[in-house]
Amino acid sequence: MLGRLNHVAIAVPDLEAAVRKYGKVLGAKVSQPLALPDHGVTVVFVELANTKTELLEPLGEHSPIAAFLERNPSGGIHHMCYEVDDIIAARDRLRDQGVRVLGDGEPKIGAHGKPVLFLHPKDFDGTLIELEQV
Ligand SMILES: CC[C@H](C(=O)O)C(=O)SCCNC(=O)CCNC(=O)[C@H](O)C(C)(C)COP(=O)(O)OP(=O)(O)OC[C@H]1O[C@@H](n2cnc3c(N)ncnc32)[C@H](O)[C@@H]1OP(=O)(O)O
Ligand SMILES: [Co+2]
Repeated sequence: MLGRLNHVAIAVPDLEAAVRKYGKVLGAKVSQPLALPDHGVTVVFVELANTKTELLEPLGEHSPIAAFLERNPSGGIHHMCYEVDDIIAARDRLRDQGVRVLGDGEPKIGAHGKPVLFLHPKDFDGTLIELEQV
């Protein structure tokens, strides 16, 4: 089911400051900020040779990462995104095994313009998992 690791996401309290750290301090290539109001976040991607780091900050009143940042005010690793080639087949197979698919279970379009779903962190050793169909 799982393909490549698409990205590791870090929730940050200040995206501009985080971009400076990755761009200036670490010398990495960082994309322009992308506001995703449907997802309640603004993101950038740090382009790496073998994967990406997604830096995300809350956007709007009802961001799904607001509570995470209240619990972790300095930020922290938020989710892992794995690639799948058929997100509906993956979802149905996971549901059959009792995995909780978040939201209404219908894929939404993510930052890369591809369908994504999220799996409850409590079902995977305290790690929020995102699946992205490529
Ligand atoms: C899709 C666009 C973009 C992309 O890559 O394309 C993105 O990745 S957008 C990313 C932002 N969107 C999401 O994260 C959507 C899915 N997330 C959610 O629905 C929520 O964040 C949720 C339900 C996972 C947690 O929400 P919240 O913290 O408000 O809920 P709870 O307080 O009830 O938490 C329940 C329980 O889970 C623990 N928790 C929460 N978040 C995480 C996390 N990121 N990693 C690990 N554990 C997490 C939380 O501490 C609670 O644990 P407990 O022991 O019960 O206190
Ligand atoms: Co993500």
